[in-house]
Amino acid sequence: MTCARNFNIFTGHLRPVTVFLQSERILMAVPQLKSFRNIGIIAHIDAGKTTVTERILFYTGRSHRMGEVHDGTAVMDWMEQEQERGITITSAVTTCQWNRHELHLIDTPGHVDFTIEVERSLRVLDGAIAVFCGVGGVEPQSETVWHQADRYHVPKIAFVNKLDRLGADLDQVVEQIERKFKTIPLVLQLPAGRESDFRGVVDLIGMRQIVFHDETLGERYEYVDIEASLRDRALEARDRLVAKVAEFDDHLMERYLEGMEISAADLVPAIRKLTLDLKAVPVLCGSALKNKGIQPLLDAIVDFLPSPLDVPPIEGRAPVTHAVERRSSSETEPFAALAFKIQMDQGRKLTYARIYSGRLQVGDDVLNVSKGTREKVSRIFQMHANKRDRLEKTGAGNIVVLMGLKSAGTGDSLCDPAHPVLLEPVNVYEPVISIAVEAQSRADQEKLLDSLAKLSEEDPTFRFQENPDTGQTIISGMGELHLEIVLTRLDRDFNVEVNAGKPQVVYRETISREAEAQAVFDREIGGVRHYGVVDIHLAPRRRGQGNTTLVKVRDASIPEVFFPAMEQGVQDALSSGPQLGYPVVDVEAVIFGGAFQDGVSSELAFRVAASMAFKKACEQASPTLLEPFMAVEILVPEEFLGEVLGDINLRRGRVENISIRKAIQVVQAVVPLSRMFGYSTALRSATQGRATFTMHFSHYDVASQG
Ligand SMILES: Nc1nc2c(ncn2[C@@H]2O[C@H](COP(=O)(O)OP(=O)(O)OP(=O)(O)O)[C@@H](O)[C@H]2O)c(=O)[nH]1
Repeated sequence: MTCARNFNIFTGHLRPVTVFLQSERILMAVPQLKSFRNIGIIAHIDAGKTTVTERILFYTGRSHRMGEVHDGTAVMDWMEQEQERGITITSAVTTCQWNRHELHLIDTPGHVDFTIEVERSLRVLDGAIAVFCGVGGVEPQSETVWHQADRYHVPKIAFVNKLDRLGADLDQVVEQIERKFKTIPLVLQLPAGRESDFRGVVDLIGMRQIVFHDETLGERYEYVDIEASLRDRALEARDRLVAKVAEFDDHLMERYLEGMEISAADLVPAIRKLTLDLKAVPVLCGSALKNKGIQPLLDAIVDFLPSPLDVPPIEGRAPVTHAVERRSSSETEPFAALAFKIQMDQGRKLTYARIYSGRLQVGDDVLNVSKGTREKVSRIFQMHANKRDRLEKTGAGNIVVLMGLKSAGTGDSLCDPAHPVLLEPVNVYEPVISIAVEAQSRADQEKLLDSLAKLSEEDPTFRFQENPDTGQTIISGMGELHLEIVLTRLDRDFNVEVNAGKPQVVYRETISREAEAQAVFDREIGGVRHYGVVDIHLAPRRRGQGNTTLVKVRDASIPEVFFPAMEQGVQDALSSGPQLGYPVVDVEAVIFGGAFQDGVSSELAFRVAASMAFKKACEQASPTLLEPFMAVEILVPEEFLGEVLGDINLRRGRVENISIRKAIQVVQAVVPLSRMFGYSTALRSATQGRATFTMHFSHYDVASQG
């Protein structure tokens, strides 16, 4: 075997460099915490996340056959509907080894209807690979997921994929990353050749070219001298890279200015630091479909993305004292984990959990702090898409699946019962679209409700509710595709046949002016008198600002012990508005007075009085209905532009921008969701199938007429 090895500068591990053969991999090394990488793959739909992940699984030896999205064999897209539709619906978790590092990878969906999957993955991940299409560049959903990652302070590597495609342009994507994300892209590679001539990449850190052997599906690759035609460009690009990195490192800057050699050993730790500090983003490139550029991406995950030891301790609150508690990634700390995903598997509940601290063994009791329940862990699994390996024990830094936790839900904190801590839950999005469904037979009605309950347990953005007036069941979700998938699952996974109505948008309610009201609750319940009076002032807040509730009772007319009950009363009222029972948003509520009587006032009385006062004030504050608006981006050839713009107008949309990307016009518009139902069919027929569009939720605004 002709395999030379060199030293991985950052990790201190040996790594093969000349020709890499699968048989050499060390798969069974016991992982140390510093060698863990909990990484998500995020992107716009169709950028190639699943294709990248499938290559990762193949090259790391996790799967022995390369799966493809287009023929429905991708390991990570294991759901039947994912394989049929060629899209990722649910995030899949898998584990693989690279260079003695253990990678826990989550492949997330790109479609906006499944944003919750991205949100909950980012909540528990330490780093992310953002995949971009070399032609489409930074598309709207790429921006959404990038900002989601920023919100959780997740360091990122950018991978510009599809460089084999006509019109692919690395420089353009890098420029967009810099402009749209206001970050510093550190270009670590140059493409060798472009479009159909794309041959491999030039590694600017090691100043060598990487050639991938097609006959081994890219599994074998070698480092060669940079070809003559690329040498000058590579020297210039490396100089730019070194200058950028040196700006943040005085020692490097000194050496750079003195014209001294800056080696890979100098650059790698400096780039790692900038990445972990969220100051810069390493950019790599390739073509996953053509099997080029994936192994250097794996090296970059190891070199530049954080281990659990590199991220700050997780913060939570002690349940009783509310004191801030910090848990660092160590097995010697008490056990703390976050349940970030629930999956029902043949009636059994699988709880996906990120373990932040401590150890866990099969048979251990854990406290679900969010639910106040104590349950025994009956099994622990390391996941590989929908397959799993049993573990006897696990610990800090790992992402595993637990069985036996019947009460666990998405976002619940799981802890050592002796050391409870409540971690920040997962952000959940409110559904924007709903449809009425009814079981085709009476006998199936109960089964329908039972199945919907299971589906909503798995997916917190899916809700259902029985309408007592019509007897129908209303299901709500994030978009047409989301609900379409739910209907198919009802039929296939749960054997319930339903009739479904037309999609309706989910409205919100708000107020347009200030108002005050007083409510008195004075009633005898079970022989006991309950008395409370609440004065409330409501004021509208700016759109999208959310609600605030404040108790500012002057002259101590109500004792402080009743404040939480009054706040709860306002929360109750906010969940169902006075107009049509939709949630109320963007309202400031201030409880400024009321009355109390010793001996007869109770929490119940104040809770109900606050709720009644809120509703009364709301009715006097010009209540208004809000509807969801979507940000729509349409890519359309010039000759169909007029038609597309006219149609947007008819849909009461507002065109915000028109720009040119290569030969295509890019229209950005804001359109009420209610007018976007069935848009893909309409656009296809109006443009002979030559236009495409994406949309994501933008904001709620006053409902348009007509
Ligand atoms: N030409 C070319 N096509 C690619 C490349 N990578 C992926 N594709 C194709 O692009 C399509 C989308 O790829 P996926 O891997 O499913 O993309 P994704 O980002 O996972 O998509 P979702 O999971 O549905 O969001 C598939 O048809 C792939 O075969 C590439 O490097 N070059």
